[in-house]
Amino acid sequence: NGVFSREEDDNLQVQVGYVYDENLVRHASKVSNIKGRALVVQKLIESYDLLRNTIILKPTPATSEELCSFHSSDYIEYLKEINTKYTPEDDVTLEYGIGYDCPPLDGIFDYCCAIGGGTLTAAKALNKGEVDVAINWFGGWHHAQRDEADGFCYVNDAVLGILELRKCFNYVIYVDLDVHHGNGVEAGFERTHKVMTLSLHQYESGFYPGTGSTADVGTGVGQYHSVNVPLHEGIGDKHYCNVFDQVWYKVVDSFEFDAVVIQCGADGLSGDPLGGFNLTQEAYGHCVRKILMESKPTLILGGGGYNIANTSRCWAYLTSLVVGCELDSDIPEHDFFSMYGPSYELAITPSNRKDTNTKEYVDGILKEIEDNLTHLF
Ligand SMILES: CN(c1ccc(C(=O)NO)cc1)S(=O)(=O)c1ccc(-c2ccccn2)s1
Ligand SMILES: [Zn+2]
Repeated sequence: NGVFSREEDDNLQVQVGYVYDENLVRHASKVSNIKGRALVVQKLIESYDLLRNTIILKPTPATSEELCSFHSSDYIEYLKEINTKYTPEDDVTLEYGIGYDCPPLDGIFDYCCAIGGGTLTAAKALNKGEVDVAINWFGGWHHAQRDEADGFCYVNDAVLGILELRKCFNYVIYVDLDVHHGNGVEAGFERTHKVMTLSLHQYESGFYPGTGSTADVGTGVGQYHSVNVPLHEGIGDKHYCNVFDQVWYKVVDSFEFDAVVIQCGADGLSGDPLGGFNLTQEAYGHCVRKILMESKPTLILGGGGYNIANTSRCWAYLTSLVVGCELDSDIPEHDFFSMYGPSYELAITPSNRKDTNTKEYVDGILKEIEDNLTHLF
C-alpha cells in the first residue's frame, strides 16, 4: 500500500513512530543484566534531539487476551498469580521457566503487559498507516516460548507484533540481528508460510541457545521459511555485511513480503560481554538501511545488548538513520555522559580479534541457504 509514498514538500517523507513512556522504561529496567539500560538509551536519543520529527507512540499495556494470542493461557495465568509474590532476590526455581536466567520480577505480569503492549502499540500504528516505520527499543525479547520464559525473555513481544501485523499484512518477514538465534520467534512461525524468519547469529557448541543451523528450515507448509545464518565468533562489519547482502538478495527474490520486523539486539557489537562478534553500529546500520530500501511498513525492535553504552550508541545511530539525520561524532553532554568514556564518541571501535569464519565455511552455508530458498521459486 506504498505507505512510503507519503509526499510532503516534494520529497519522500518517512513517518516514524517511536514507542516511549516512563512506565515502559521503568518496567524495562527490571531485568537484572540490563538494569538501567532503557533509561540510558532513551537519554542518549533525547540528547541528540532525535525525536523532534517522530510521532511519540504512548504504549497501552497488552491485555491478557492479547498476550494469549501467542502465549498459553496457563503460562499467562501463572504470571498473573505470582505477579508481586516474588522479587529477583528470591532464589527460587519455579515453573514455566521462571527462575535461574529468568528470575521472578516484582510485578512480573505487569512487566509482560507493558513490554508486550509497547510492541503491539507500534504494530497497531503501522496497521493503521499512521506511521511507515515504528521503533520500540524496549522490545525484541525473542527467546520467550509459548509457555515459558527463556533467555531473559518473559514475553515474546516480537511474535505478538508479527501476529498483529498479520491482521493487515498477508506476508511478514522477521529479521533477527541479535548475536543469539531468534529461536522463540522461529518456533512461533515454523509451520506457516505467511511469516519468514531470518536470523544471523553466533553458532558454536555451548553458545546459547544452541539452535539455528542451516538445516533448521521450518516444517510442513512452513518448510524453507525459516532461514538461519549460523556464524562463528569474531566476525567484523565488512564480512557480516557481505554475508547479509548475499542472503538478503536471495530472500527478497524468494519471498514477497508486505511488512517487516527487525530485531536489532546489540549484543553482536564488539566488546559485548555475552556475545562473540566484533561488529560496530555500521553493520547494523547497513542491514537496516538495506531492509528499509524495500519501502515496506517496518517495525524495529531492540533485544540483547549488555555493554550498555555501546547498545545506546548503536540504537541512537539506528534511530538517526531511520529519521534521516546526521549525528555529531561526539556524545552530547547529558545525564549519562560519563558512561561513554574514555572516547566520549559515538563510534564504536572494533577489536583486532580474529574472525574465525573461513571463506570455505561461509561459502558452504551460503550455498545451503541458496539451495533451500530455491524450493520457494
Ligand atoms: C541464558 N543465556 C543467555 C540468554 C539470552 C541472551 C540474549 O541476549 N539473547 O538475545 C544471552 C545469554 S546464557 O546461557 O548465555 C547466560 C546466562 C547467564 C549469563 C551471564 C549473566 C551475567 C553475566 C554473565 N553471563 S550468560
Ligand atoms: Zn542476544
